[in-house]
Amino acid sequence: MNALIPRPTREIAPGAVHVPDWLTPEEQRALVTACRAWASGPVPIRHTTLPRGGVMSVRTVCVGWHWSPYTYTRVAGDVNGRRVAAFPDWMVRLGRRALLAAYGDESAAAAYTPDTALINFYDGQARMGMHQDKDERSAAPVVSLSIGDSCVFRVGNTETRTRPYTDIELASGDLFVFGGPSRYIHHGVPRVHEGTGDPAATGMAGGRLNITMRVTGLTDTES
Ligand SMILES: O=C(O)CCC(=O)C(=O)O
Ligand SMILES: [Fe+2]
Repeated sequence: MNALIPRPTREIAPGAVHVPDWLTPEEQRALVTACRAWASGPVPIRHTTLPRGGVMSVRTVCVGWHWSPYTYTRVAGDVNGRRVAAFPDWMVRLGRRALLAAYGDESAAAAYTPDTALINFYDGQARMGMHQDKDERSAAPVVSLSIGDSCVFRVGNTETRTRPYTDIELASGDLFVFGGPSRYIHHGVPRVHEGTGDPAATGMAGGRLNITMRVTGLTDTES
């Protein structure tokens, strides 16, 4: 984002760090290209159906492991029965660089080995309600990258889905990492600011892309 006033790196809560403008425009375009390919297959991007029949407003595609409410599997049984794309090594390296940028801890960064990414696409009306990321069996940090339209990202607390929370803006290129005491914070996206992205910079005509890398803690014998 071409902010006149640079936005500083900020620890929103212990272990929850916002690094504005972390991805270069080239990195953003490369991620958009990769996500576009994954969105078309082997498991196409879709709106996830929730256990009580609701349908999420974001569209999601996964790599490494396929997330559906409460579980990760290699095969997308709720979409087309195909195995999801492999988690690429370059994304592991990106995750490690992200952790280093957020925490400055070289050994923690080197040990970080994400094995799944959830890729969410938000149009101007899409939202994500307050939730915890707790379907993983590992307490390793979650690395979140945002591209395209900016949004309001609500950083809550570990106890309740309600206040106290802090609303921050996540803009194109921003990194947000939550781990340690903030690994199980409630969080959500109450609003996307439609039309705030820069299509020439990102290659995205509109909408918001969010990529969260995680460590599932699973092995294939359990899937
Ligand atoms: O879109 C975001 O910034 C957050 C996405 C998220 O919380 C999730 O996929 O679990
Ligand atoms: Fe989440």
